[in-house]
Amino acid sequence: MQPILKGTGLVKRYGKVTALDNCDFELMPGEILAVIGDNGAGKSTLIKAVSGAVVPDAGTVELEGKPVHFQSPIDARAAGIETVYQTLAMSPALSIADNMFMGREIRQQGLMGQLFRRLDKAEMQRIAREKLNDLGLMTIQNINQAVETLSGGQRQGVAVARAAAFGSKVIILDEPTAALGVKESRKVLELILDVRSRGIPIILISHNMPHVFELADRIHVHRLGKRLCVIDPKDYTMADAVAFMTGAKEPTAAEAA
Ligand SMILES: Nc1ncnc2c1ncn2[C@@H]1O[C@H](COP(=O)(O)OP(=O)(O)OP(=O)(O)O)[C@@H](O)[C@H]1O
Repeated sequence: MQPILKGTGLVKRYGKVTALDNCDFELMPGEILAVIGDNGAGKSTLIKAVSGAVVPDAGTVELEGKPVHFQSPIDARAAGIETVYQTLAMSPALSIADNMFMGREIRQQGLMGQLFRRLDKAEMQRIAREKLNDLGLMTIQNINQAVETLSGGQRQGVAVARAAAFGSKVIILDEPTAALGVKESRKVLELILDVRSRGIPIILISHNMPHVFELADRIHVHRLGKRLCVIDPKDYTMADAVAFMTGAKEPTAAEAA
């Protein structure tokens, strides 16, 4: 099977720091791939390199087997890759619907839209309601409600729903449950599984081992700027994963990436 998203020999340096050191990466169709690693291992830099937020100094990125050269996250979004960052890029004072369509507003048909750039609010609200409904997020009663009135979990839900609504090929989630309580985390985890059941592959960066082991089909272990190994959570314990991450344990030749 061909990876949907693939990075080969990725390098990214920040001055003297090598954040990505000849790193390989593969996301397979339909899977949840967790990316784990110690602080500063280069996980964020890796996902930024495959989603246009940083341009690698060397290496190649392929989407569905074709080379891509994203110069910005906008390029990656246009290609169907959506990223939800730890710091949610949302405007608290705007409504759920407005936030979902931020940067890709729908204009009215005809002259009003083309000439006066008038927004088609009704259509955006309809689609927002439909998307949230699809993902079982209709506990959010009023899509015209300002995002600042939502709980942390609901906000994260809207961010994931937005990614799922527009990320036709790949969704990247950076620590989606980091700031959430137990109940809210649970909802977001269910939402992630729901997105996968729609066939959209997900890259999940997380420090939360129970969440990683619950959700991931495969785990990419990142250490010192590169992929150390990829493990199947069914064959390893959380302690094994942490040992790989921290360097307490080295992969065998068969396990190594
Ligand atoms: N914009 C930047 N400028 C300078 N150095 C950077 C920049 N971004 C990342 N780095 C450095 O690159 C290395 C990898 O950072 P990165 O954020 O990718 O790690 P991470 O694995 O995501 O860490 P964490 O789990 O703490 O978020 C670190 O040493 C970091 O200080």
